[in-house]
Amino acid sequence: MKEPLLTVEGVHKRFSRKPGLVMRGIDRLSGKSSGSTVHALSDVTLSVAAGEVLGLVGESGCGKSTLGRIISGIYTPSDGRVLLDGAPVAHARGNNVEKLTTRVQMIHQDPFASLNPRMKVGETIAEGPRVHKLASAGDVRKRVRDLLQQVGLEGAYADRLPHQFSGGQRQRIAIARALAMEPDLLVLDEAVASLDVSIQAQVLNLFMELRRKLDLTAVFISHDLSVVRHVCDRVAIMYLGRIVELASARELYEKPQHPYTKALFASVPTLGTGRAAFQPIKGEIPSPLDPPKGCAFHPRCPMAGPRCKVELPLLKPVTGMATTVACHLNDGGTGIKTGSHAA
Ligand SMILES: Nc1ncnc2c1ncn2[C@@H]1O[C@H](COP(=O)(O)OP(=O)(O)OP(=O)(O)O)[C@@H](O)[C@H]1O
Repeated sequence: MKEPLLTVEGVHKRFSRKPGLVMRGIDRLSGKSSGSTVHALSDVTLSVAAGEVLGLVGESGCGKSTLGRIISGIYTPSDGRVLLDGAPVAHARGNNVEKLTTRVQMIHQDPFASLNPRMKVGETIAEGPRVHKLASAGDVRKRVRDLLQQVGLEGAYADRLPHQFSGGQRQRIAIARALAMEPDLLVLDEAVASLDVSIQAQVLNLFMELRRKLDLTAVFISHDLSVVRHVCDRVAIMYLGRIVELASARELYEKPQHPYTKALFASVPTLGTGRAAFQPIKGEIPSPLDPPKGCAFHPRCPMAGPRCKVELPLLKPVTGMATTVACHLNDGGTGIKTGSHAA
């Protein structure tokens, strides 16, 4: 395996909850006792090799976007570190984003919100290289036209405003803007989630084509396992701020290991495939203000045993596979054994 381009080591992210909503540990909304710290990410470790696309998948609120923003330098981790080619990524401090890394570019879900409505798309694409002095004015103009063509749009569209484009075209413009910075790493955060299914397929095909041509490295965030399948080499499944399974796309889709991953697959509608009917995952995602002890998935897990309630499972390799999984079923069973260090 190639040297990692991106290394995320033991990253935690905690947010303080707005004081008005919590009073002496009592949640005013639910009336339940809770902490005032949101544990958005806990001990996340992963790496991405140059030329690889890693998927981050999980239900809403599991920490995907927070991790994407930490990798992009937008958020600072509470603990742990993020390295690009072995060097720490510069993180924004307060409003000072000038030092923000340009080596990582993020593409967001809503291209309309992320494009300045009053700026011609050519200027939008040119802005980054101009501000960061990556090219001369003449070179930038030519590059804008080349980039528009690379994402399947006419060079002449550079003089149009964002509202003159469809959702899919706007996402192509967002991709061109990110590529204009010649980034080492792209972070795509639900980049096709707001598009119609047929347009999603076109944008995904474009991404695959650009990936091949430009040898792109990317972190691809999605809640949708069917989208990730065709795009990613490896996939990290996240639950309540932790990675619970990390596998090659092939192993994950052929032999998912974690009960949560299996539940995610079962919750995907499978029209016409002959697979069992779709079953939504039972129960609510627990609050990140007060995560359950032991395995955070145990309150919803059909396989949970006493050990799962008290002992946090760590990511460990599955025998005979490249997959790692954080589940006691992979590591001696879910019952508490005499001599176990669980307490
Ligand atoms: N700035 C913030 N302040 C406080 N809490 C936050 C902040 N950003 C995220 N969170 C919380 O951190 C947790 C993880 O959020 P995040 O947006 O990373 O999840 P996600 O998996 O990307 O979800 P979604 O798919 O809905 O965007 C959530 O409980 C969220 O409410």
